[in-house]
Amino acid sequence: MTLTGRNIIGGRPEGEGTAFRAVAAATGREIEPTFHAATADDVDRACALADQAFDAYRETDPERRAAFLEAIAQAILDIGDSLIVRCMEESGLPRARLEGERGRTVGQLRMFAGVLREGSFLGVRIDPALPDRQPLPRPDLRLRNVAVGPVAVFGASNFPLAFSVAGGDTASALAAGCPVVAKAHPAHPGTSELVGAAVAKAAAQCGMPEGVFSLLFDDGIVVGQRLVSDSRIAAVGFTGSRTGGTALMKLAAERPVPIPVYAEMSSINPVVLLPDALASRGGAIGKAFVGALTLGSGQFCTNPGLVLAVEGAGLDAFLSGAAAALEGVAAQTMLTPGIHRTYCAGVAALEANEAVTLLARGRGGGETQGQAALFATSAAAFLADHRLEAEVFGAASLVVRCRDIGEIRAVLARLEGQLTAALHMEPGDHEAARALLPMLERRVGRILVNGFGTGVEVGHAMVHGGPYPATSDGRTTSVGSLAIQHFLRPVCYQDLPDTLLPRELQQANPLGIPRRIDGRHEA
Ligand SMILES: NC(=O)C1=CN([C@@H]2O[C@H](COP(=O)(O)OP(=O)(O)OC[C@H]3O[C@@H](n4cnc5c(N)ncnc54)[C@H](O)[C@@H]3O)[C@@H](O)[C@H]2O)C=CC1
Ligand SMILES: O=C(O)CCC(=O)C(=O)O
Repeated sequence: MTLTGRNIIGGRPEGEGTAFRAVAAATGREIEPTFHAATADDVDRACALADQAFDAYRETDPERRAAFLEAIAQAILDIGDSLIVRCMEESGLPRARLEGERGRTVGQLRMFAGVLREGSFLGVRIDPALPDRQPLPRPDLRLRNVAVGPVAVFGASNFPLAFSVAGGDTASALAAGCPVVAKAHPAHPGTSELVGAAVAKAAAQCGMPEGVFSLLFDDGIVVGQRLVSDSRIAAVGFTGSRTGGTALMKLAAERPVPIPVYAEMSSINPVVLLPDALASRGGAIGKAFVGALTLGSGQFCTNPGLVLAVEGAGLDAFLSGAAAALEGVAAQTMLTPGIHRTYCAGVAALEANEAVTLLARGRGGGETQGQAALFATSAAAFLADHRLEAEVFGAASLVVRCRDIGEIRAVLARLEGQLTAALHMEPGDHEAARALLPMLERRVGRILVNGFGTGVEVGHAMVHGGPYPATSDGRTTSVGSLAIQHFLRPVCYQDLPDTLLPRELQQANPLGIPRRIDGRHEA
């Protein structure tokens, strides 16, 4: 497919707004074609079409929406290798990673098709009428989840497929019955157009209303702001910086009708190395840690940015293993020159901090490549300096040397909300781990053992979320089937005649979906 450089509004290429070009991540040079940022009229039209599509789309049969999601997955695969080639050029990410990410994207769309067919996302609850109840009769109450309305989705720079135009937010919003207006990330407009055209093609094939999906371009923030401010947008999905996410939260809260923003933002993902684990395999954990730290040049929100351990021979073994591994790691192209600059500034700030020691660096590289770095400090210094808690987006991590488990506890107690926490342990560490779990539950969305948080599994029990600032709302997840809850809200129908009820609530259960009757799951 030849790129047009135009927004996709209601299935058609449109727009003559300000021109910009994509930049090759490896060289910093502009690449063809010219893209056109959406104008105020383009945003208005995309939102109007989404609004017009909403009532018809939200009541499409779940089976039809499932087929639509599967058609999107197939259309993405049908783009073929040109998607991977364009994406490699724009993001600097290697082929194997992007092929894997395409598989994850397609798998995610198909998982939501399964969620639609299974039906429990509708959350149906029925409390049948009790006309003879004393002292008062009970009315007939029936609850189902309905779609919230058109959703604005912001593509993430670091997952140009799985968290972008047809990524998790779009898949879960479309599954819920919400039209999507996607705002392409300026770092990969060509990839975004290819995927956006695949979504539009699938929508046409499946006979979906034309406003079910639109894609808008911009190389700045104006289009995103207009979109979030538009009265027809009912919710926002975002993955990116804390600055961007909190700006959108503020904008959404200040609207005449505030709307929820589901933003996944910054996280440093503490890794706790417990004493027996360190004593028995400190060096091996150090080597595995470097693998997780430097994967994708560290450009994961799940990247292990903070390591906590009690000082001693085990920690020394970890540090030697990590330093030896890190020194052999080649510098890798980062996603954008801006992200590279921000990474270098974060590393420089750690280097300049008198309480921080540089332990090891990866190999140096070219102008757009990130050089990995490992630093250390004491628990006392960490506790005294809030700046040490800031996310450095890239392959940099800070080891906090603690005098005892009490200091590990004190550092964890100080941390902001996180996506993940990892505990490395042996059976002899179980008591210490048990004591830390309640505190970790308060601070993180996922607690894992003897591993690292990168490479999130897409499934039904996954939580990719966590308290602020990991996300704007820690009650759900942005990965996995539970993400559909972002875009649903419950409606109760009291004493409606059966013929007026939506099919999922009708007495005969014509859709055959799981329901709770009087608080118990229907047999
Ligand atoms: N923790 C994480 O998962 C990630 C963190 N980052 C951090 O963010 C920095 C910048 O990277 P980006 O990916 O460009 O993230 P970003 O947050 O700057 O941009 C993400 C998207 O939001 C839009 N946007 C940003 N600020 C906005 C505002 N005030 N109003 C309306 N729209 C706005 C942008 O146009 C873009 O489409 C990185 O250097 C890194 O520090 C980036 C990606 C993921
Ligand atoms: O580690 C992963 O698979 C997902 C990471 C993520 O959500 C992110 O970096 O934004």
